[in-house]
Amino acid sequence: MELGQEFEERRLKRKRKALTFPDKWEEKSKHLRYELSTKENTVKGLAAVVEDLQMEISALKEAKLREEMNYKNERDQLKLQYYRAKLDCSEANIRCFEALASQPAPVVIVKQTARKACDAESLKLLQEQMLELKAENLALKQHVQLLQKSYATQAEHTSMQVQEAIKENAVTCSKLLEKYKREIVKRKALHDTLVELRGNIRVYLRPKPLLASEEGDSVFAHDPYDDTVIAVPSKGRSFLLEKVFTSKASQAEVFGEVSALIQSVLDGHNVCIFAYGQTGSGKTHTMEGTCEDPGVNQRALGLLYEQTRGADNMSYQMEASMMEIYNETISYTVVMIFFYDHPNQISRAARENRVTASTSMNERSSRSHCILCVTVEETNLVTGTRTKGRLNLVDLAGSERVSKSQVEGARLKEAQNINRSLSCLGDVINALKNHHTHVPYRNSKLTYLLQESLGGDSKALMILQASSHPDNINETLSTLAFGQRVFSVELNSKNTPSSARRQQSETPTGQGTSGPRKMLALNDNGKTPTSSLVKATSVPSRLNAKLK
Ligand SMILES: Nc1ncnc2c1ncn2[C@@H]1O[C@H](COP(=O)(O)OP(=O)(O)OP(=O)(O)O)[C@@H](O)[C@H]1O
Repeated sequence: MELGQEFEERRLKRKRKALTFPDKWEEKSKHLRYELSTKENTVKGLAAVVEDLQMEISALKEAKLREEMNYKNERDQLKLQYYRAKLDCSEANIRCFEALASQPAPVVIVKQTARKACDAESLKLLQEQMLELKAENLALKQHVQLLQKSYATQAEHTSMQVQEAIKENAVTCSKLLEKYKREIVKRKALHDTLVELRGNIRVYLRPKPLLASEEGDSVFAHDPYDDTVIAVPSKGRSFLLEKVFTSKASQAEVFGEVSALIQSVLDGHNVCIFAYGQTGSGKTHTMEGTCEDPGVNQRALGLLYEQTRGADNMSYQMEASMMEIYNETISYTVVMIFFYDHPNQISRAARENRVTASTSMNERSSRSHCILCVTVEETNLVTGTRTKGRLNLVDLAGSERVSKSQVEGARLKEAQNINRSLSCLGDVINALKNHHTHVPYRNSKLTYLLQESLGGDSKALMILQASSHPDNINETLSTLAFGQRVFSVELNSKNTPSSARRQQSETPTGQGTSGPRKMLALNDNGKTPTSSLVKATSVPSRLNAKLK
């Protein structure tokens, strides 16, 4: 009895500890964010000081320019005075000479004496004026020199001050930047731990770039040092996700971030990758891509193909089925059993058969949810151990605001069905998040088909697709809000259906298989045959009955 109690207490303690971890990280993360914002304010303050100093310098420069102009004016006026005085003198001389010249001849002695007296007088006057002018000139020169000197020292002093301030600023900025980077690394580590603690659901964002024909600026602001946050500055919102791609991210770059998940299918995990977003936001581009630049589907099949080909002592059976949910019915299903020849045929077949239509938002809009499901069963030929994993690649139909896309008739019905099933997906996620005892998987075909990938120990990745165009800002925000909600879901909640995917039976080779796998036969050497068999069938009746 006591032992049982002790055991129970320990279990509760462990549980409590596990529950407080995310809170702690969340708390620390919040604290770090607060610290970062304080630092950012300091940087802003310093930038304002630099701006002030720059303004002071330009004011000083202006004052200096004004003084120089004044000095020039004064000098020019002095010159003018000097030349005027000189002119006056010479005019007086001329008048003197003229007066002397007009006197009669006999009085030569008188004339000469008067002229001499006049000459001596004006010369004396001139000399005096000259001396005065020279003194004035000298004083002015000295004054100007003094002014120049003081300006130079003042300018030198100010520029030194500015340089020092700039240097100090640069040091502070680089220190802050270093600290910021360190904090980002720490925050990322905390964030990763949080993701681990939260469960196996990841949310990435891939913004669609503005096309050449689109006008305006992108609504997104990326943090160059942190690829887990995205801001929509015009709405004052920012979102924390697991990974934010830039709109320039290539198909290969996107696949690089999801390939590890796909590989875990070979370890027996159930993996579900789905593209979610407004119509025309690039879901099909990400999942299917083009023949020249394929998306996740084709690259995933290629990766599985590469990984399973020629593995020693292992045999692989792969099954792929393609399901399309159109207007709440599974309108088209291809079941393919393929081995090693043409895995790419699958995505091509899917692309060619998908229901598409033209809406005002997208010329070739996919009006159905498309699910490519690949199961991989690995048999260890030495031990006979089997592992089975399933990969669901889901290209969701695009959500749209009916009022904005202006669809009517059959297109309106399609849009309503799409929006309803996406809202059911939201309800399921909400129920999982809030640990409801009932999770409404059966409310739509989509959630019903995906229920195993949204529960238990499966790994799910949602690639949010969002337009960068200002016209779509409301849809972009609701996509991000949806993603943020998904990000906080614990997939391994006790209320989700138990997973049956990680099947590690000790059944010997060839035994214990059922259903379509019975059609598969191993070669003598234990490898699967190399021919490819692509079969289009209707929905298996058992599945159809369940779905109805
Ligand atoms: N990352 C990208 N780079 C360049 N072009 C892109 C990108 N993403 C999407 N596009 C282009 O935008 C258009 C719409 O994309 P797409 O059809 O993939 O959208 P969607 O979300 O699947 O739409 P719907 O839900 O209506 O089917 C296509 O012409 C596509 O080539």
